[in-house]
This record gives sequence, structure tokens and C-alpha cells, in this order.
Amino acid sequence: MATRTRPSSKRCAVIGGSGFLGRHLVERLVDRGYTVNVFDIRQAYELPGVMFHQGDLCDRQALLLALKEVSVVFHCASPAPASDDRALFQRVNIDGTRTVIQACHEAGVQKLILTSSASVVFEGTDIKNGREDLPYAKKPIDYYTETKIVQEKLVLEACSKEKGFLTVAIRPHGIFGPRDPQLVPILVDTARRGKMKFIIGDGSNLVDFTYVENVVHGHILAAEHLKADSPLCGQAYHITNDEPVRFWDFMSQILEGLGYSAPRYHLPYTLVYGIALLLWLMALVLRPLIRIKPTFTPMRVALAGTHHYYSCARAKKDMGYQPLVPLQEAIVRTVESYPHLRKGA
Ligand SMILES: NC(=O)c1ccc[n+]([C@@H]2O[C@H](COP(=O)([O-])OP(=O)(O)OC[C@H]3O[C@@H](n4cnc5c(N)ncnc54)[C@H](O)[C@@H]3O)[C@@H](O)[C@H]2O)c1
Ligand SMILES: CC(C)CCC[C@@H](C)[C@H]1CC[C@H]2C3=C(CC[C@]12C)[C@@]1(C)CC[C@H](O)[C@@](C)(C(=O)O)[C@@H]1CC3
Repeated sequence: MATRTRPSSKRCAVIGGSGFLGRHLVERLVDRGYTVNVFDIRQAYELPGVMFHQGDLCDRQALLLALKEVSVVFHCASPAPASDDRALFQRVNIDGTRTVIQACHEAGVQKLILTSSASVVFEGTDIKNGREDLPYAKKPIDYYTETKIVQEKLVLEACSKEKGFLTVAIRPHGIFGPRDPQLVPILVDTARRGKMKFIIGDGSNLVDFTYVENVVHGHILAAEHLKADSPLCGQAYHITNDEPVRFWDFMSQILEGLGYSAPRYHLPYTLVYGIALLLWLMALVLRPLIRIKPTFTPMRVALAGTHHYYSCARAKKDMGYQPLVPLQEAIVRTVESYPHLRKGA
């Protein structure tokens, strides 16, 4: 059992603080005068005022060292969504989150802010202006989503005013911005391999893409508004840019900004989804012999061909959330941050 001293409300820990979102969060917390402990399986950078603790979040003892005298914990660690390793998702997102909750109790942590995902309600069909009261996906689209659902439930159910342990979940959607390891890099890689010529469906589907600074802002607001008498206790909040955009317009702007051609030819959604499903099944069957990683997975095709945008009215009402960086400025900043991914670079 860790020795308890009264935690300072400005001392926090970011689990997954070496990652894309985690690092942006750590930087803003430091700017706001917080003392930050980062807990991650890897150390990706150094920053004055930040103490790194390297370890696996499934290791309670290692976690306890990072949570000593901490009052607020942000949990934004997860295996990469593109992984198809079910056991890894189960171990980190479910068993690991149980360990995080237990370690928080033992260390006397007062608030836990989980980075969940809006995808916990997405089943591959249209969601227009979805609110937080939509039911969890009954048939989650992949292992990532399946385990994010269980993770969110665990964290929200752990909220206890009696025990002085308050929890909240932030559900961002389609995070992008400087240093993002997936959206822009995957998009550019797909374009470089000549596979970004086609628009899946009629191209009119609206989607939320959320600039990383806005997601960070939502997390910090949640931490600062989470109190025993606030409506945030045990609740989930969508955090988006609040500017749904046509999926293919967004992709085209990023591609053209980096010097690549925008996709032009349309393909029927059901055809592409069917092919992606077939390829996914083939990859599964052939897995003992050969490892194939198809570019167009059923998940990506569903995300590219359906409406999925969410209302953040609840975050506006309960914590005064407003996006800080509008979408167009966010796209410009993002494109400028990737000189090495420009065509010909
Ligand atoms: N990127 C998005 O579009 C998006 C959208 C919605 C929600 N989210 C959620 O936001 C969070 C952060 O995502 P990201 O895009 O920054 O991912 P990321 O991969 O950049 O960061 C995740 C971090 O978690 C760490 N990690 C993984 N397993 C760990 C373990 N066992 N112990 C300790 N650390 C571990 C990794 O080392 C990494 O630094 C995740 O929970 C993700 O589900 C992401
Ligand atoms: C080849 C494709 C047709 C186009 C390639 C773009 C693709 C890389 C991105 C477009 C939407 C993105 C996205 C996620 C990953 C990258 C994309 C598929 C996401 C699955 C990452 C995990 C998040 O939690 C997410 C589910 C979310 O809810 O925000 C993401 C959804 C969007």
C-alpha cells in the first residue's frame, strides 16, 4: 500500500503521456501550472517540470509510484486502433483499466478522466448529431471499439461521491493535428501507393474531425469542473470541433495541402465494403501462413462512407466547452506541421 500524503490539486498524472494526445495534454497542463507525472511504456520526449515513469499500466506497483501525491489522473493510453490483437486490447484496455482504478484508490487519487471515444456508439451505420444517450454499440466494429466500451463502463461505474473518487469520460472523434501518428500518415501512405483515387459512396457524408488542442481543452475543462456537486460525475461527454465536414472534403484538403491529388472517381459504398470484408476474412484465414494488412479495412470503409458526427451540447452546458481552434485553421496548422510528408519530400 502506498503511503498517503495530501495530494495537491495541481499535481496530476497522464497515463499514455508519451502518445499523440497525451503529449499535447502534458504540454498544456504544464502551461497551466500543473506538475505532471507521465506514465507510459515508452518515454518519447523530455520536458522541464515533467517526471517520466516508464511502465506497463497493468503493473499496479509501477503505477503506484507514478500516482504518489497525485490528485488528478488522465488515462489516455491504448494500443493502436489499427492492431488486430484482441488479447492485447483485452489486457490493456480492460484489465489494465481495472488496475488503474485500483491504483487510484490505493494512492488516494480524487479524479479520473478517461479518454474514451465517440466510436463506442458507432456500429458502421449513420449517426447524425448523436448525443451521449445513444446506446453502446451492440455489434462493435472491431476489438478496439469492443474494449473501449467495457473500459468506459468500468470508469464511469467507479465514480463514487461517498469514496471521494470522481470519474468522467471524454469521447473525442477523429483527432488530428501535429504529430498525429495515424490519420495524416496513413492517408499520405495510401496516396503514395496510388490508392487514394476513389471516393467511397457519393461523397456527401458528414463526419467530425477534432483538432487535438480542442480535445485537450475538453479534458482540462472536465478535470477542473469535476466536483462532487457537478453534473459531470460518472458521465460521458462528446468533444468535437462542432463543425461536421464532408469526409471526402476534409481528406481532399489535407491531400491537396500536401501536394497530392484529391480522390475523384466514385465507387458504390456496398461494393467497397463487401470487398473490404472479403479481404479481412481472407487475411484471417491465411493468418497462420502469411500476415496480410489490407489498406481498406471494413472499419475504415465504414468510417469513410457513412455519416458520423456528434453533438457536444452536453459539454457546452456542463463545462462551458467551446472549440478553441476552428476547423480551417486546424487544417492549415496540421498541413504545415508535416513538411516531411509533402509530395516529393
Ligand atoms: N486518435 C484518435 O483519433 C482518437 C479518437 C478518439 C479517442 N482516442 C483515444 O485517445 C487516446 C490516445 O490516443 P492517441 O491517438 O494519442 O494514441 P497513441 O498511440 O499516440 O498514444 C497511446 C499511448 O499509450 C501508450 N500505451 C499503450 N499501451 C500501454 C500500456 N500497456 N501501458 C502504458 N502505456 C501504454 C503508448 O505507448 C502511447 O504512448 C486513446 O485512449 C484512444 O483510444 C483517440
Ligand atoms: C483508406 C481510407 C479510405 C482513408 C484513410 C483515412 C484514415 C486513415 C482515417 C480516416 C478516419 C480516421 C479515424 C480513425 C483512424 C484513422 C482514420 C480511419 C479512428 C479509427 C482512430 C481511433 C479513434 O478512436 C476513432 C475511432 C474515433 O472515434 O475518433 C477514429 C475514427 C476516425
